[in-house]
Amino acid sequence: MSTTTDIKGQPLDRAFLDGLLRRRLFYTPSFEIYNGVSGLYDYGPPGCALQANIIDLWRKHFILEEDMLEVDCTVLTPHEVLKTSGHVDKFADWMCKDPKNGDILRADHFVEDVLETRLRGDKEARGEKIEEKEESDAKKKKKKTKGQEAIKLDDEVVKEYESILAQIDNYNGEQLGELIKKYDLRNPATGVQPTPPVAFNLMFQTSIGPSSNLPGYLRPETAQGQFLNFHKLLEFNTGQMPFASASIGKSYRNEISPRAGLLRVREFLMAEIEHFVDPEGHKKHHRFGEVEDIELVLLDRETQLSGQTTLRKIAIGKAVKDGLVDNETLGYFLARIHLFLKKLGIDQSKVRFRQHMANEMAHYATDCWDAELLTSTGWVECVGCADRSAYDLSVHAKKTGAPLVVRERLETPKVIEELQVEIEKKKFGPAFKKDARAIETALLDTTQEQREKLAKELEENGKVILDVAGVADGKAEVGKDLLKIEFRKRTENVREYTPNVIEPSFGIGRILYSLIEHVYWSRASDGGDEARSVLSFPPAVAPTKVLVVPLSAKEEFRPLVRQVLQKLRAAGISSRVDDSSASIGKRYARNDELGTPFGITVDFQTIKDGSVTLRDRDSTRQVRADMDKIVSAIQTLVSDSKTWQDVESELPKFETQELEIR
Ligand SMILES: Nc1ncnc2c1ncn2[C@@H]1O[C@H](COP(=O)(O)OP(=O)(O)OP(=O)(O)O)[C@@H](O)[C@H]1O
Repeated sequence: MSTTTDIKGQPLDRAFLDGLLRRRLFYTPSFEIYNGVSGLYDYGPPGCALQANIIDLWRKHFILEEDMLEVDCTVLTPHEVLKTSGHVDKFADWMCKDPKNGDILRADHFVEDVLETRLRGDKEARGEKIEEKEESDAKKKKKKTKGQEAIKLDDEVVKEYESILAQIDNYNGEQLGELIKKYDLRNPATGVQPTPPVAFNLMFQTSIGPSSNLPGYLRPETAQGQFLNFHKLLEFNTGQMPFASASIGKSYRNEISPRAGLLRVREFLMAEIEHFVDPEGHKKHHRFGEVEDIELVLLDRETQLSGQTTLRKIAIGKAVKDGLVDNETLGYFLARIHLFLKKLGIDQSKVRFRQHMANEMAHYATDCWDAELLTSTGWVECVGCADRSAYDLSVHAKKTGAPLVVRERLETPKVIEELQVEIEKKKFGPAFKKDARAIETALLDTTQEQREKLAKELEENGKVILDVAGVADGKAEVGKDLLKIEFRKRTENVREYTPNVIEPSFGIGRILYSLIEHVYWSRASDGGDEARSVLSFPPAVAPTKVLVVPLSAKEEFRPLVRQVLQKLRAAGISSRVDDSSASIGKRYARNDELGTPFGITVDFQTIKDGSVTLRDRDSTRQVRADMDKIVSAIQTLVSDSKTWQDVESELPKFETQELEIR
């Protein structure tokens, strides 16, 4: 008989939850006895098991379901690769410095924090209710800006602030600097305005090998390894398109100000998919029909730019049809991400897909939607889903000459009439000597549009002048005697194209932490005892599936406990024994905190007839049956083929007088 009450819907006490997670060793700051390093965490046994189960589900949901090609590429990446991909020049956040105390601030977070503090002060001054989240944020970050507590703002200013906050990710460094000046934003710690933002590259630099002449980086994403192996993967896939590769591995980012525990760290596990698709034919997806009716909660670019955060629920089929989501493949993956998060136990009322604004998009992306999860720190991007177009494959192919393309034999050869460049080879070399190669390449690299202009120039002036990198003055003059640009016909038997890439990219640590917040609640006893925490992970995801508790420490219980454990092991179900002297209620409560969904009790009845009880974590209800029946019931619960209600209707209920909480 349960004597407990659920206390759900209470505001989450983040500090308390964080304490619990550290105490129960889900995760702990790395190098803590050396005072730790911010942004680095170690996972303990329940954290590792939870992470492994999330990854296992991810593998089944994506890699197995979609026949993806998994690769495991190196973390160490040579400079040249990341220079070509654009990361060396562009993978940066905006950073500013407090000239008084040397505080380093991430510019967008700084602007956001100060404006939010002012808005809160305004609400206080107007006597409006402060959201619990806002209040706990304020306490946590001690964000009261000097001299700005509870000051009423003009209505117009409130609107401006709200509009800035709605599109905070859209500002570049210069614009953030302007906002800091315009609104006189000051570091709450010193009351001083920070310096203008400068770009800070987030990659950890290193050198590979003893001679230090091969500079490199710890990869900031797993994607590049997948792109560089594209051609081999295409061959492995017998040339068939479309296909996807996938990779699970650590990535590293030297975050300016790591914060919020696992949500912004410097080393984290990523699971990334690169889906290679033919850009012709609107990036259709052959399984789109299976997901088109799935409704997603969307926050599109236009809404954010208008300063709003209104969400709308819309079927993905309609979102693609209306052009809100660019193409079927992108839409397909948004729906699959949604289904994955649902399976994981993410609270469906706390998920939204937010479209990136133009400035916010990574240098390689043409459209991007983030799956964001609502946590006690606000909405957090947990999965990015970007259309990277042909960017990465094109730049690597151009740099290395590797054929990162698809060649498809055409059933009917195509006759193409186009402007072709013909060079008078015999004269061209002697005329330009060492520059000949560069000038020829520049001419051959021209598009049809450029050739049209050049042909006209050649006709009118008897020569063309074109930009060529690396030659004197950066310009070359080529006369009519050396060059012809004319319409010619050619027959194409093979179509060659660079695939576009749709990339869903999952941060496993962020998902893991958000999930914990979503499944966390507490249970109070009727006697008014201290509330007990529960983590209601779905059985498939829970770190340990079963707690085995012998009711007594008597010798005769031991073989029975061993028998239960052996049966659970044989069924592939993870379990732990708690044979401590604590009351049975306490032992269950300790494991509710770890999210263990089921408990088996070996009691005096077991000695008589071999039956055991099975307890459900969330309802605390119990059934009783022989060991084999209980173990197979657990199997069906863990594989999600049955619910607790099904099990209760099939097996005899067990009413216990034992108090759950004592
Ligand atoms: N510092 C980090 N700590 C933990 N997870 C991260 C971090 N940076 C990125 N991720 C995870 O990797 C995923 C893909 O990375 P992506 O480059 O899209 O992130 P991002 O846009 O740089 O994130 P943010 O804007 O929050 O810095 C994110 O959705 C997130 O789950």
